[in-house]
Amino acid sequence: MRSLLLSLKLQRLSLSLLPSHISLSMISLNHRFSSHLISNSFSSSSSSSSSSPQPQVIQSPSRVGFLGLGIMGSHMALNLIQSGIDVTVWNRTNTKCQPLINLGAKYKSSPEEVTASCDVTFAMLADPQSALDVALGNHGAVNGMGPGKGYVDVSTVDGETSKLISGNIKSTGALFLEAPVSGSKKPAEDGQLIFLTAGDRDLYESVSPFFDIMGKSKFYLGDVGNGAAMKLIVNMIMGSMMASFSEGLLLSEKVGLDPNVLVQVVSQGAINAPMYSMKGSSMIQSLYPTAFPLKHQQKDLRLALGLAESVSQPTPIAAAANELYKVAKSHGLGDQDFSAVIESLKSRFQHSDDH
Ligand SMILES: NC(=O)C1=CN([C@@H]2O[C@H](COP(=O)(O)OP(=O)(O)OC[C@H]3O[C@@H](n4cnc5c(N)ncnc54)[C@H](OP(=O)(O)O)[C@@H]3O)[C@@H](O)[C@H]2O)C=CC1
Ligand SMILES: O=CCCC(=O)O
Repeated sequence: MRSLLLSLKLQRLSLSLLPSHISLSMISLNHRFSSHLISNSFSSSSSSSSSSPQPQVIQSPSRVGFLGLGIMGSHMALNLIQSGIDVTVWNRTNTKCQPLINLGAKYKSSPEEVTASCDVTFAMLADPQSALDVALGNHGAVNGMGPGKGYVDVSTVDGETSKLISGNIKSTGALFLEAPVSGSKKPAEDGQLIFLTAGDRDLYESVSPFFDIMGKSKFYLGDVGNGAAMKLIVNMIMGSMMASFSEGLLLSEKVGLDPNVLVQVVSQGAINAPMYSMKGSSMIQSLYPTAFPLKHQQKDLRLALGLAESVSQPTPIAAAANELYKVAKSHGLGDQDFSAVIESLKSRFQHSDDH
């Protein structure tokens, strides 16, 4: 009975740790999941009288699950399939699974069924809420996890979310790795992503062959939360760079210069970054083909600002940039590429009292 009360407290504790931007109502934790957590805690606490076995992961996982087939996940999963890996896919909008099924992927109708049938499962979801929903919600991934399995969340979320998912996954005896990626749609297509990982080192080692298929490099950064922090900081810098680049393009035009020449000058100088040449000419034409949705960049800035506040680090540039992304999102540009942030600086978006 004592262990049941303990696990109830544990469950309440883990749920009370929900990040402020996630309310319990957003996550339909099903009875089965909570009873699973209780039973698992009960069994682990009852087995705590004997030395509880160290969670192990299958050394060479062969059955790989992939949850979330958006811009990034679809290409990452495709690379695994085309490398001959046994991949089982799931996506909320199940029609997105068909192209991969046609290329040999297996399909399951819930995250739970995917994790139950796979050794290791990757998850590539939009944001903290969806990562939690897929991991811990109705028929969530956690219900299919157990000793010998691994869960690798490659979504971009905050550390608190990552730790909450990790705690619940590990309570089943499985291992957890957070592994958000740097690099956008084309690096995902080309298998050139950069994995920023943290969590169980054994799982990192056993899934590294899959990272090498999907990416060009990988970093192991220690405890869960460090991968999320690194990713958010990189994207905080990138979002500020894009906002500043937008100001430069518009100012060059306003003073009678050719912004295309500005792009050339920048590309030859010390401040060059690949994204300026990649995005500049489209931005000048007010074209924003989506590689990295603006709504996700704004999410990342919001989470990065929360991280900075948690350690009392001033980030005024990122805060100013975030306001521009919020304006662009409020004007319906959230599904456009993040380079559409330039629109928020154009006169039609400015308040009349700015003049
Ligand atoms: N695009 C990029 O350049 C990069 C993106 N990232 C990060 O990777 C993640 C995915 O990005 P990206 O692929 O571009 O995003 P997309 O918006 O293309 O895909 C988002 C995925 O999340 C799923 N999803 C959203 N909400 C829910 C929900 N409530 N329940 C279940 N599934 C849900 C979507 O399912 P559905 O298809 O049904 O909508 C889809 O599979 C994000 O965290 C992003 O910040 C990281 C690096 C680069
Ligand atoms: O999170 C998305 C980042 C996009 C990129 O790294 O180019």
